[in-house]
Amino acid sequence: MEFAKKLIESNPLFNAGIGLGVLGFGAAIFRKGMSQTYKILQKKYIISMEIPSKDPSFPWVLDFLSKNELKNKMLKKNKSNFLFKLKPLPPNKLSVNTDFIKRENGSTSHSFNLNPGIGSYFSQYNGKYFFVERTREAKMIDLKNGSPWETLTLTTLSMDKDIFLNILEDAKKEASLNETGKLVLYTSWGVDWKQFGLPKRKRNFDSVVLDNNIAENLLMDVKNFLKNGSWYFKRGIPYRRGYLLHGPPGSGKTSFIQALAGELDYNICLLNLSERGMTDDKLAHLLNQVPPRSFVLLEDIDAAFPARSEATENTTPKSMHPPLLTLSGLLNALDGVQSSEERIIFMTTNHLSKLDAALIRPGRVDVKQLIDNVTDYQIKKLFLKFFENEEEKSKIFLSKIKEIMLKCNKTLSAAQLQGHFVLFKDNVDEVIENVDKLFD
Ligand SMILES: Nc1ncnc2c1ncn2[C@@H]1O[C@H](COP(=O)(O)OP(=O)(O)OP(=O)(O)O)[C@@H](O)[C@H]1O
Repeated sequence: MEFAKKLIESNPLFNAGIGLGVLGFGAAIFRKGMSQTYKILQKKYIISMEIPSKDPSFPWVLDFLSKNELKNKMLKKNKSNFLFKLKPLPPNKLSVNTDFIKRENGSTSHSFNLNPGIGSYFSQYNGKYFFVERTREAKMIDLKNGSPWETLTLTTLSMDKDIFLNILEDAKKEASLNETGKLVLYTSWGVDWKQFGLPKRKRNFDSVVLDNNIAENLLMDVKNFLKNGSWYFKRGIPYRRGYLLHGPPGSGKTSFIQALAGELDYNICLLNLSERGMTDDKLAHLLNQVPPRSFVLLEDIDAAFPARSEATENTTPKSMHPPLLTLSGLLNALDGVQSSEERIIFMTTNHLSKLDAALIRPGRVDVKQLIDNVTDYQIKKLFLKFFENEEEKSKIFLSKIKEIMLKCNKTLSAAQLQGHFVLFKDNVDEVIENVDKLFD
């Protein structure tokens, strides 16, 4: 024993080996300790939130991350508390999102918004540090909108998941600010709704001139419907209302629906029933998924069922045709919505008589309103919208138009009038002198 001890002490190689062994052992223990600590921390104190790209909050949070970097810089200058600070590591991975902004004069300008690209970043929100990771699946695309499948993961040291809810709320608030005063149009994309272009400036409700009180009555009807949710629920009546605006082309049906949506702070889901690939199932799905505060607009409803009769529909074996939208499918979709949210559907047509009686029966269409060619009232009002304070000239214009209309037994659409006013917008006298051109 004594001999072995002496041998070890006198042999430097042995000594170094033992030293290294102890060090290695220590390192292994340390590593294990660290990984255990990390596991405990992860289990107890690290929380993360995944936001898949198909979730509506994905673009909001992404935008919030980039926009608040700027806001932070400004706030920091004022020595205030910062909200969200983005420190990209490395700062060379960005993605672009281009916005087009319509100016007052009608021209369009663009702005490039730089978002955090694929990669990892550190961020701060209300003084808390976050690890942000944006990843993209190389081989997967979202079939609904054709974009690559992505995930945004936010990780932080905390036991309070409310912090994520706060971020989501703030991001949504910021996104809503961008939409304030604007109308969002959605179109169908597969079985989902997708925003169509950027939010548009709302059309002023008064800019669409309908005959006496039609616009006001329709507005009141929708407001009344929206106020009476509990009345419908108490009586077990489906909380929905259908409107059919019918009349000649260019009388303002679509413009009015857009102005009405703007007035009520609603958006519009535009559905083209004649679209290729529209089937009964797809339509039913879409009508069950309407984004909140949105009107559904079915334009030119008569065109969706050209020469398609119930007879052929029911006798043709299904296997011989690709699945299509059928009239009974449309009726079922209109009836079958089980939703606690209100649902407002607008339909438009130039040919009321072509519509199937079942489609426009009460419950499916509750209000039918003719939007016709212009009356005297509209002619005068539209004239004064284009040429303010020209009361006298509006009377002359009206009497001239009426004379020609009587002589040739014709009527005019508001769109025709608008075209005439735009053509001679710089000279009100030319508008009157050239009135007969309106009927060419
Ligand atoms: N009553 C109106 N008041 C103001 N502008 C109108 C009116 N009617 C039509 N217009 C103008 O005419 C154009 C076409 O109108 P709109 O598309 O709303 O007509 P529509 O009745 O929906 O036509 P269609 O039946 O062909 O779809 C728009 O630019 C709109 O500004």
